[in-house]
Amino acid sequence: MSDIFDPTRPAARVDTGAAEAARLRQARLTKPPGSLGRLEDAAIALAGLQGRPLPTLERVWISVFAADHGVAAEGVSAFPQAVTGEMVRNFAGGGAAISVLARQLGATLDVVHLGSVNDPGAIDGVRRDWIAPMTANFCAGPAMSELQLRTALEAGAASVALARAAGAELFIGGEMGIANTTSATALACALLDAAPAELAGAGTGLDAAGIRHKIRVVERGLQRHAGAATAMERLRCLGGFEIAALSGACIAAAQAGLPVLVDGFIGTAAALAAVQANAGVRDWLLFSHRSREHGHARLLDALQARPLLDLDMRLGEASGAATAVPLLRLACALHAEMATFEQAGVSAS
Ligand SMILES: Cc1cc2ncn([C@H]3O[C@H](COP(=O)(O)O)[C@@H](O)[C@H]3O)c2cc1C
Ligand SMILES: O=C(O)c1cccnc1
Repeated sequence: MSDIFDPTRPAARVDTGAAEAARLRQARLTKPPGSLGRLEDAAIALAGLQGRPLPTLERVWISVFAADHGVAAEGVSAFPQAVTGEMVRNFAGGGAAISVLARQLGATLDVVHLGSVNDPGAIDGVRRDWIAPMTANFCAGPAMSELQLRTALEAGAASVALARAAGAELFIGGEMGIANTTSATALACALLDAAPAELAGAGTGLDAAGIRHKIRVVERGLQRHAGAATAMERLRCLGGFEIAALSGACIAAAQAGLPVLVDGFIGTAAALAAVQANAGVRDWLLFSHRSREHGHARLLDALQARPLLDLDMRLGEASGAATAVPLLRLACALHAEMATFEQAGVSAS
């Protein structure tokens, strides 16, 4: 594999032979065929992605990318921008939701700080991959320069390289960045050719007037960048460093043949940008949950994705994806450990 990250390089091929072997095994296990529903589908999908009939999920890697957004100056979040940098410290200190979930799963938590206005400086357990304190306000100009976009995409690819070196069997990407539901909404509108009123939601907790204001801000951004014609250009003009890192991670993981479990609204907007830029990436994406954020269902539809969970979560940080891991682990255990009709001496139909 080349060291230089090329987002256009095709994704790896899924091992259809391993998936077929897993499908045949499911049919022989001591249960009516199909009775474990989507747990069966999950095991079969993971077999194809991991290239072995008996997939496992012992080593799970979670990268959380943190960065601030210039569009926060428009007053589009219920929380102050300082929270982004404060949460970076909390991730490393073990007190954030994703810190708890990662510990419970025995997963690696890789915290990547790409830039924040309130800079906590060097922190143990945080990788600093500094781009700038924040993106530019997309109402005034492109959120990122070409170099910043490239650097952010590469930050995602670098996390995937670390995950692979650690022997990860599943990659999960998460994000932290005050105002990033506004950026993700703008990006999603551009990618889907949708109206902001269809996709904008409450984020951290805007009221109805706040959401109306957010819609107008997104409309201004879309007008400003109407000329952005490709997924990568839309990502550059409307996205964020952490969103681009998530897109880069999806692409790099797909190229390397590492399955990705996508999180919520922001993660799915990043994944859609990745798929529109490089169609084969879609094969490598599994979807964890349906976020409460208003526009998520529309993004999932566009990706023909049916997530495992619907728990009214709306946090981000990879929390929804982490919550789905135990289900996937159960799917793998059932698949590997259940007896076949033959082994158990149970009569088949
Ligand atoms: C304490 C705190 C922890 C968070 N962890 C994730 N988010 C989530 O909320 C933010 C997006 O919402 P909006 O666009 O409304 O600002 C992102 O940082 C996202 O990851 C958090 C938000 C807060 C306040
Ligand atoms: O679904 C998400 O990813 C989400 C929703 C609201 C706020 N932050 C993240």
